[in-house]
Parts: sequence; structure tokens; C-alpha cells
Amino acid sequence: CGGDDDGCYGPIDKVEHVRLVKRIQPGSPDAPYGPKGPLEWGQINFMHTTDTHGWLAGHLKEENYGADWGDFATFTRRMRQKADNLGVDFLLVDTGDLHDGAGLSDATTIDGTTSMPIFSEIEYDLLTIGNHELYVAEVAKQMFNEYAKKWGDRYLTSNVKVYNDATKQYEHVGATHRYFTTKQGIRIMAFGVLFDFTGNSNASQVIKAKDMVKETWFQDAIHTDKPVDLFVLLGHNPVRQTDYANTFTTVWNEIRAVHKNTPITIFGGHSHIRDFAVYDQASVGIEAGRYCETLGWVSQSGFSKCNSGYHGAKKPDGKKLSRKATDNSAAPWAYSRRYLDWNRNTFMYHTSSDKNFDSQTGLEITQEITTARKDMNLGEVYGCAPETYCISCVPFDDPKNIFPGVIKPAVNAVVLNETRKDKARMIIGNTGAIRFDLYKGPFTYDDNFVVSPFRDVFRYIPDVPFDKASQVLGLLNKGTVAKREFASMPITRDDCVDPLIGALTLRDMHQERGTVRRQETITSGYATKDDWGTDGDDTEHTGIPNYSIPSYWESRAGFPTGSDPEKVDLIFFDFIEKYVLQDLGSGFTSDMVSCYINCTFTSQDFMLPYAKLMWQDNIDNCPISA
Ligand SMILES: O=c1ccn([C@@H]2O[C@H](COP(=O)(O)O)[C@@H](O)[C@H]2O)c(=O)[nH]1
Ligand SMILES: [Zn+2]
Ligand SMILES: [Zn+2]
Repeated sequence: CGGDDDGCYGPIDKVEHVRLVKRIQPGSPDAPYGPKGPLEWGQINFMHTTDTHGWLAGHLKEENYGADWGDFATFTRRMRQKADNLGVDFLLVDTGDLHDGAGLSDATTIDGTTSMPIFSEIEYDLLTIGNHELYVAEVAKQMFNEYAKKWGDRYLTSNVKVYNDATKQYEHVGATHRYFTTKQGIRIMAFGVLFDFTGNSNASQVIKAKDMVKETWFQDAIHTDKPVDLFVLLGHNPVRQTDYANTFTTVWNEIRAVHKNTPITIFGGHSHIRDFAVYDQASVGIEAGRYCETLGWVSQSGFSKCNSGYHGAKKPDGKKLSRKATDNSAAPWAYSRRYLDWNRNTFMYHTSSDKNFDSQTGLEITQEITTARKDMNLGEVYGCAPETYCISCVPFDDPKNIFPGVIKPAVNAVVLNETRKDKARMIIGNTGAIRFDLYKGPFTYDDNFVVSPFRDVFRYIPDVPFDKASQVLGLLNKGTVAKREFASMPITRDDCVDPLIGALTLRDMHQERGTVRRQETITSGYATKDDWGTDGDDTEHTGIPNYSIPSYWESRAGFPTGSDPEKVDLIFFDFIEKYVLQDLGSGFTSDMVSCYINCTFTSQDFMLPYAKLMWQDNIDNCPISA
């Protein structure tokens, strides 16, 4: 028994990360709560990650989501082993968005250069691509040339092509589909479909789902002569059918038209929520949150020799899965779903491993992350943030909201072209570019990417009449959020008005429907409501207030006191340039727009100077709050 590669685990001392918070040990007073009970294993069991966005070091400032990729690697190996012991199937799936959100993925010249080798140390059974693999040409090429090759037919990119420099053609990044038989004999046909994304660089092409389903390979796949016991549909799409970006329905309808009773199990993503949606009595879909906070679990039973090739255990852990997808289901399929908190306590509990949890491979991955973080200086402290500032736990105009509290003062102080410093200026950004709350305490190089990970260039139009410029924010906020990416948006904001907080943004709708966000204390967190109700969270949490925020923000600086300027420099991220021009109206064209400071000064570059400027008090003795 020489290490975990042959399936053996022993008590190995954990190499600790340089962490800002301590690890929770099960049973310790610091871990007053945990999973509510064992997972229900079925004949086939899935674990699902999505929207990991480079958070492989775990949440260093939130104990409840503090496991790292090494811990997760150990957990997956142990779960596989458990499945083998039970005589059932186990598949690990990921549904994309691997970059943009943390220093480990974004502090390298090309996103993912350091994080992707670490990510790919875990043996996924099925993966698909997210929109964040397609914004930047170099990243798309990295996925095409390196990871698609590495993952082979497990990487399903049914409607995404990347330009191959060698053949001078757009080619599918990975495989269009995969037909395979599990260890226990279930014959699966799997697809991987990205939503109808339009914000990609010209290094890639995204084929709309409605066009993809007409393609010959797809029609051949759903009309195959081979027996299919289960369709697995992965995709970087929300699972909820009413969602603005859901394209699963299109693919699902095509499959269902041919296979009336075959189960279709769906794994989604992109809207960053915990959610579970029932499509029909033989089809359910899960979405497993974001940023390595959540691990999704779905188990399924109902396979027999009459309806499949399944030859594994009939009742994996002594009891049968009893929950049908719908109350009146006459189909044999029973399921369970659970959203696991991403911490070692959870991982140990579900593998009954306590102090013997760690594996050699897991420890090595943890060590790799620690070394990479050190090499990249991700722990370097730039300031001591005096408060916690959140995106939506307080109203948008509250001083503790990150926009008035940090983002607006930071851009006012830092985003300044010296040659135009005498001009009044207005800076406009999309709120979606600010990705995470900022915690009181040490503000590190890593936190810069956690809060503002994109390389969106500050561009501007000089000397815009103030009466024109001052209308833009209102017009942007009346328009569709991220128009660049979503072709249609069936939910209108007027239909969704909360009497307390006014019109809801799409982001709020997602959160209200699926999830309530984090709280400040260890006992708080997600309180998820999905199609099956409120019993999906593996660890129960209390919710927190979740306030509406608009899609865009604006900040003003250099204004004359007591009056409005005649003209302003109108500054904005290149990501929203097209919409700013549209809302400025006639007379404003793209040739009037240029880089404001220079063409390499981006949304990654204003937070660190601000921390250095404003948060130097207590820098050598900065209290850590978690
Ligand atoms: O350059 C960029 C790219 C993206 N954004 C914002 O991100 C979301 C998409 O993120 P998901 O994780 O896929 O949901 C997009 O709508 C923008 O709000 C950006 O600001 N700049
Ligand atoms: Zn995402
Ligand atoms: Zn996405």
C-alpha cells in the first residue's frame, strides 16, 4: 500500500497553506455545525463543479469555503473509492468558467498559465467550456492547444469552435459529444453546450443552440442505433428554463422528441447560484454555485436490466433513493440532490475520514498552490482595509456597499490622466466587473484580482457636453444588462418589482430565486430554494439581506463646486464602449474614443494604488477578521 494512487490513504501531516484563517477541524468548537447527514448514494452519482474562476486556493478569508484544490482532489478520490466499494457509478463533471476571479488564474500574462495545470490535476470524467475561456484569444487558444488535447473526448464543446492556426479553420475545441459505458454498464450519450454567448474574441465561434441541434453530427447522435440508457447534458447555461441565458431547453426538446422516456440529467452554470430544476419526470438539472464555494451532488437510481446495461448494486447503501423528480412521476427514476459547502469539514464528514483524510496527491497539490502563491506574491499586503464592503448585502448607496465605499473613491483617486487633470470627469462601469466583496483586514495582491479581475481598459471621449454625458448612466441602466453577451432577455425588470427595494436586476432575480448570499459569521451562508424546496443545502445556513444593485455605476470627479461643468471627460471600460456610444446617441462615434491613461491601464490596475494611498493605517498590525 504505497500512497493513495493504489487506493490507500494514511495519516499524513497536512502541509498548511499560509492562510489568513485557520482550518476548521470537525468536532472542534470552531466547527459548530456541518453537514446535516450522509449523502444518499444512487446507482449513478455525480459531483459537479462550475464557475470555479481560479479559486483553487479556496476562500482564504471565509472558513466555511476554505478547502483548496488539494483537499478537493483527495475528496474526489475518496468518493470514487467509496463508489467502487458500493458497486455503483461515480462521475465528476465541470461546466466551465475557469478564469477571471482570483490571482492564481489572473496574475499571469495569459490567464490560467499557472492555475490550469493545477486545475487539470483532478481527473474529471466530463467537462465543458465557459464564456470566460473565450473572451481573450490567447486563453481560447490555450484551451484548444493544451487542455482540449489533454482531456480528449471528455471535453465536450458541442457548439464552440476555435481557430486552428495550423489548419486555418475553426474547429471544435474538444469533442462534440461522447458515447461511453460506465464501470457499472450505464450507456451514456453526453453533450456540452455553451449559452448563446456573443462576447467572444474572433479566435472562436459559438454556434447558437438552435442551429447546433440541426447539425448532422447532433442529429446522428440522437438517432444513434446504439443503446442509450442516459443522456447527460452539460453546459455553461443556467438550469432554470425561464432563465435569460438558458439554452438547455432547446437541446432538451430535441432529445425528448426522439427519446420520450430516456432520462436526461443536466449540469449547468454561469448564473453563479445553487439551483436545481425539474424538467420532467425523467430529467433534472443542477447548478453548483460559484468560486469553489459549492460542490453539487446528484444521485440517480432506477436502472435495471430491463431498461439499461446497468449491472452494479441495486441498493447502494442499503436504502433505495425514494424521491421522484415530480410528485406524480410514473417513471422508475429516483434522485437526490445536495449542495455541499466547500470545506474540509464537509469533505471529511462525507468520507468518514476525520484525521486520516489527506492523501499524498492532495497534499502535493496543496503544496503546489502554496508555492505558486508565493512565487506570484499573491499574499503581499498592500493595505489594511478599514471595513468590509459588500456588493449586495447592504443597499447600493450605503457607505458599506463596495461601490460608494471603495470603487468610486478608488477610480476618482487613481484613474487620472495627468494631462487632463483640470477637466471634470465622469467614470462609468458595469457592476458585473466587480466580482467579490472586500473584507476588512489585509488587502493583498490576490484580493486585487478577487475584487476586479478583468483587463478592461479605461477608455474615454474628451469634452462631452455635460447634459449628454449625464444621461448615459440612466439609459444604460434602463437597457439590457450585458447586451454584448445575451441575445434575448425574456424577463423584464418591470415584471419583477420588490416593494421594498424597487426594480430588480437580473443578478437579483437569480439570487432571490436560487440563493441568498453569505453572512458575516460562520453559521451563515447559502439558504437555497429550488424546485424541490429548501432542503438542498448540505449544511444549513441562515440567509442575509440581498439588495438590488443596478447594472452600471458612475462616479464624478474634478467637478466645479456648486455648479455643473459645461463639458466632461467621459471615461468607461472598453467592455461597455459599444453601449456607451449607443446611449450617447448621434454625433458620437468610435473614432472619438481613445485610451484614457494608456492602453494597458485596466480595471486590474486601480485597486492596488488605492490601497497604498488610503489604507496604510495599521498596515504592520492589520487585524484579520473572518
Ligand atoms: O471583460 C469582461 C468580461 C466579463 N465581465 C463581466 O462578467 C460577466 C460574465 O461573468 P460570468 O462569470 O460568465 O457570469 C459579464 O456579464 C460582465 O458583467 C466584465 O465586466 N468584463
Ligand atoms: Zn462564471
Ligand atoms: Zn459564465
